[in-house]
Amino acid sequence: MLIAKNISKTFAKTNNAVSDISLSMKEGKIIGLLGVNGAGKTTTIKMLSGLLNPDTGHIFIDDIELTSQTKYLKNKLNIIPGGERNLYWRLTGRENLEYFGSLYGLRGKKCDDQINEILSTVQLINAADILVENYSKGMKQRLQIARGLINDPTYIFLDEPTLGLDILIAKEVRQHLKHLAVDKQKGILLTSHYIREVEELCDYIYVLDAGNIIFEGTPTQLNQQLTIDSDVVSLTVDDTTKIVGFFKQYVVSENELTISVESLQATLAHLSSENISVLDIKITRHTLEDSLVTLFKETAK
Ligand SMILES: Nc1ncnc2c1ncn2[C@@H]1O[C@H](COP(=O)(O)OP(=O)(O)OP(=O)(O)O)[C@@H](O)[C@H]1O
Repeated sequence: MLIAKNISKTFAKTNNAVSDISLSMKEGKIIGLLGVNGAGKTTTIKMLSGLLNPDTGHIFIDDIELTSQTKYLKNKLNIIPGGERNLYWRLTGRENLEYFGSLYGLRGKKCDDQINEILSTVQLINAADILVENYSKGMKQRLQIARGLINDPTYIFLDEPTLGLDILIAKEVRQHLKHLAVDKQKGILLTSHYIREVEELCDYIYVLDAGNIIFEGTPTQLNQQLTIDSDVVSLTVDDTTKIVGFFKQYVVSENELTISVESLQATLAHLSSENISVLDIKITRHTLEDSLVTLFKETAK
């Protein structure tokens, strides 16, 4: 388990980029770190992955303090940047991994075996000996993931893993991340501005605002905690004239009746008793995005 306790970071000329936050990561789970631009997500990732020392607070991995920077800890962590940065385009995928492996002291047969296994995990084994400049965007992002796996880390940090990728490639990358958590038991922390991605992948989320955690919990808990309207049902009926008066509290327009989902059963019973036919039913569910917007608005008050 990775545990950060009361960590803070202040840069010269900025207020606290990260202010006394605590969070944890578990093997096999995907954690989402959300927040608007400048909320402190990247700074947090850099501290958790050992790239930046916190000004205050402590980070422990299996009860060992991260600042001790032992080889054991170095091999427990890796960070995967989004986009195409830090790959060598004039080398093949395999040569890239050999280079990054050498930075962790990997060489010889052990290195070859590890690289073959990782290339199979990210489904690049058949493209291993092609120059990276000839890779598609999705292949480059999968090579980034492979690079992040080279030291067989237990905890992986991803900053915007699907930024700029088309929907098919983004889906492919998400499937790889899920596979790494579920099948390979990696602990993953990702930042993303794509709320649907967070909803699909994350077991638990932390929401940052101006360096503070303003919410932590599951995506479902975020939806439940906020006092936003419940899901909404729109009923298309054959005759609204008979129902005006009965449903003052609901919105009626044209032949459409909009009600909250809790009142669906009572409403259908009433419509049936009035011999009003329901022609169509549409349910609009509140999304995590709605909840986050509400959360940011409430915090700004
Ligand atoms: N190296 C630095 N020097 C000075 N200020 C910095 C540095 N890195 C980050 N900051 C500041 O710290 C705050 C948090 O930045 P950070 O990059 O962590 O936010 P973020 O949530 O990742 O934002 P984004 O979504 O835009 O990437 C911002 O005010 C930023 O300007």
